[in-house]
Formats: sequence, C-alpha cells, structure tokens
Amino acid sequence: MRFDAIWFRYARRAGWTLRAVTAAVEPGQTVVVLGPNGAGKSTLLQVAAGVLRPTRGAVRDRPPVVGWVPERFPAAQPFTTLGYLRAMSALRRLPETAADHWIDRLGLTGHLHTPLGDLSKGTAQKVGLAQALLTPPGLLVLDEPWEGLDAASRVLVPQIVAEVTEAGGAVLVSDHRGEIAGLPGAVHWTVRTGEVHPEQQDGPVAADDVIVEVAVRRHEAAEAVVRLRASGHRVLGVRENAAPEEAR
Ligand SMILES: Nc1ncnc2c1ncn2[C@@H]1O[C@H](COP(=O)(O)OP(=O)(O)OP(=O)(O)O)[C@@H](O)[C@H]1O
Repeated sequence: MRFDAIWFRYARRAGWTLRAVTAAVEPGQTVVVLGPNGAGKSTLLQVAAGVLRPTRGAVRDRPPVVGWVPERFPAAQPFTTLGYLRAMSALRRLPETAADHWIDRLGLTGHLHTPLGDLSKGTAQKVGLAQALLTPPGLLVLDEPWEGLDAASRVLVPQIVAEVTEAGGAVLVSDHRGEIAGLPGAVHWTVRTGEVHPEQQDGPVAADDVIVEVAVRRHEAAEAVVRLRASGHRVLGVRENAAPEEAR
C-alpha cells in the first residue's frame, strides 16, 4: 500500500495536518508510527484505514480487508458485546460464530451481555480489536492499542501483530509508549508537524548533524531508545560500556 503525495486538512480554511506524505507499507511489514502529541499520527492512521479521505493525493493498493481499531472504541452504540460482534459478523457475511475465537482469546466471555456503553475502556478496546480481526486483515491499523488494557492483555497485541504479518498482512500501529517498538523487523516512521519521516536505519550522518552520546542504566536502555526515536531523534547504536571496572 502506498501513500501517494497525501495532503490532509480537517477544514477548508484550516492548516494542513498531513503534508506531502509519500511512503509505502509492504505486505508482512509492521510500521510503528511515532511522534509527539498532535503531530498527525491518528490522522495518518485514519487516512491509511480509509476512515478519512485525503484532501489531495491518494492511498494506492490498499488491501481489500482492512481492520481498524481507533484510539477510542465508539461505545455509544445500542448493542451488547455479543450483539455488536454478531452484527459486525453479519455485515461481513460471516457465520454467527465468527467472533467466538476472539471472544475467547481476548477474555470477553464474561462481558457478552454487557451493553457497550457500560464496558471499561480496556474491555471496549478488546471488542474493537475483535471486530477488526473477524476476517484476517490485509491491513491492520491500530491507534494506540494498549490504552486501557491490563497487563495480561497487553502482551496479546504484539502476538496478534506478529500473526497478522506472518499471514502476509501489513500492520500500522501508533505507539507513544514504545511498547511495540522492539518488535523484530518493525520499521519506524516519525510524524512531525504532518510530515512523515521513515527512519533511516543505515543512512549517513549529515554534515550539520551533531552526535550526542548518552549513558543510561542497562535495564532502561530499550525504553530510552524508544523515547529518543519517539522524539524524532535517530539512534545510531547501543553499546556496552567498554571499561566497566574503571567506571566504578
Ligand atoms: N476531527 C478533527 N477536527 C479538527 N482538527 C483535528 C481533528 N482531529 C485532530 N485534529 C487536529 O489535527 C492535528 C493532529 O492530530 P492527531 O490526532 O492526528 O495527532 P496525533 O499525533 O495522533 O496526536 P496524539 O498523540 O495527541 O493523539 C492536531 O492539531 C489536532 O488538534
């Protein structure tokens, strides 16, 4: 799937929220979308999912089955969990039992007869995930999927992402806490004031760049890398302290 010179603004006289976005997502690829608050991450994901139409430019070769999980599941709908998942299955001409696997896996069994509006944020998020996965998606778009999820459920997200990509689907996921940034093979895009900057893993350091060396505690290294990337910095490498004895 390709973003072909996409510009997006929410209103005719508003400023541009996305500017000249040109990027590609390959089948089987995970793209982690990072960037500061208000940069345009959610907007980019909604354009990718087809929820928002670009003002200029086009999304090309979007797979026919798209799974979309918004940051906030729209719970103000007159359904119970089971009623909603059955209605979503019927809409997609799937058997009534299509959601059973996800009901079981996401631990929704105890909430089947609860109205959507009465669910906790995390449980509503799981219902959102279940509906996005009813048919194996060629593109799965997840906007901050961990928000509200308990620790036991959080580990399911990278598992599900890996299963989708192993089946040949592409995944776009925004992740301000950096929970998925360590997923093997994931590429990182940083959104800054509406522009998308794919991370250049091996690109040369520009003449006017400055290299800042930072020491962090070993157990904090992964999180520090994620935070630096999320702030739009390039991380050139991580190395052990060469002289630990002298440092003491
Ligand atoms: N429905 C909307 N109508 C008008 N402006 C909007 C709308 N949604 C978002 N915006 C604006 O577009 C800009 C980008 O918002 P967006 O939600 O895409 O950023 P984000 O990077 O996902 O931020 P966050 O991490 O805080 O969720 C912001 O200035 C935001 O106020």
